Amino acid sequence: MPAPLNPFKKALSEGETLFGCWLGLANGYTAEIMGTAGFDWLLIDGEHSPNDLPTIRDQLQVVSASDSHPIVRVPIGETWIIKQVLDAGAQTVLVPMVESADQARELVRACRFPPVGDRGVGYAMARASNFGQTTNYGPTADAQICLLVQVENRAGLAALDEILQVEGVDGVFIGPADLAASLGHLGDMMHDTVQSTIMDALQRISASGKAAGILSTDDAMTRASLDAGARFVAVGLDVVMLAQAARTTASKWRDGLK
Ligand SMILES: O=C(O)C(=O)C[C@H](O)[C@@H](O)CO
Repeated sequence: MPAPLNPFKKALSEGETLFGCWLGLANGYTAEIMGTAGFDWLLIDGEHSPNDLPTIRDQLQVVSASDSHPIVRVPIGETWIIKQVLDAGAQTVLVPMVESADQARELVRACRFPPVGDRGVGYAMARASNFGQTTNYGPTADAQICLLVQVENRAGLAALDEILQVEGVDGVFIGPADLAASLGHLGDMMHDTVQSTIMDALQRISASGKAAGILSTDDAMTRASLDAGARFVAVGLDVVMLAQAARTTASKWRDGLK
């Protein structure tokens, strides 16, 4: 029995555009609710949300049971954490702050078993192999791993062309908030300079044949990103959705009675 097909990786390779949502509430219960929404993918955020490996595992379990594909963003691009989330069953990994082709090549190796990579072999007792039931997991796993790297600062932009040449990187995600900060526009990702830089980067990624990704909650920016070639696009964040809905409802009645 081979490693399970990665439908997200397959869809990207077939040129589909996939819409997703960020999960920052860091628990399985709300992740299960988000799994009913109908997004193509859900991003379990290990970088800017209070997640640890057990909460990431819980969310992988419930999202995997939904029609949405789970993507795990690791807090940093290091072998030890990539190994752990892959063993926990993640097949698509997003790595922040990638700044060079050498770093990208190290990340590819971290996602692959020897001899081509250096991912540790412990899947016999891991969720990734369905606890050993996927008898041929080892030799078939690499092909189903989707590695997405984030370019989100000046250094990454300067190395983008070289990063795009790294075999094993399936997609490049532009982090708009960090990129804005790196360009000197902290908190203002809608600044003209930031927007033009984002769209140029998305076009370059798309032209390379790799999948381009972005996060945007601004409709005009989302449409511009799609026009620039973005094909995995996060269009919402669970934390923001909850906070905005709660504040709106409270204000509607509290302020409405004044
Ligand atoms: O730089 C960015 O923007 C991202 O990488 C996405 C953010 O980290 C996400 O937490 C939304 O703010």
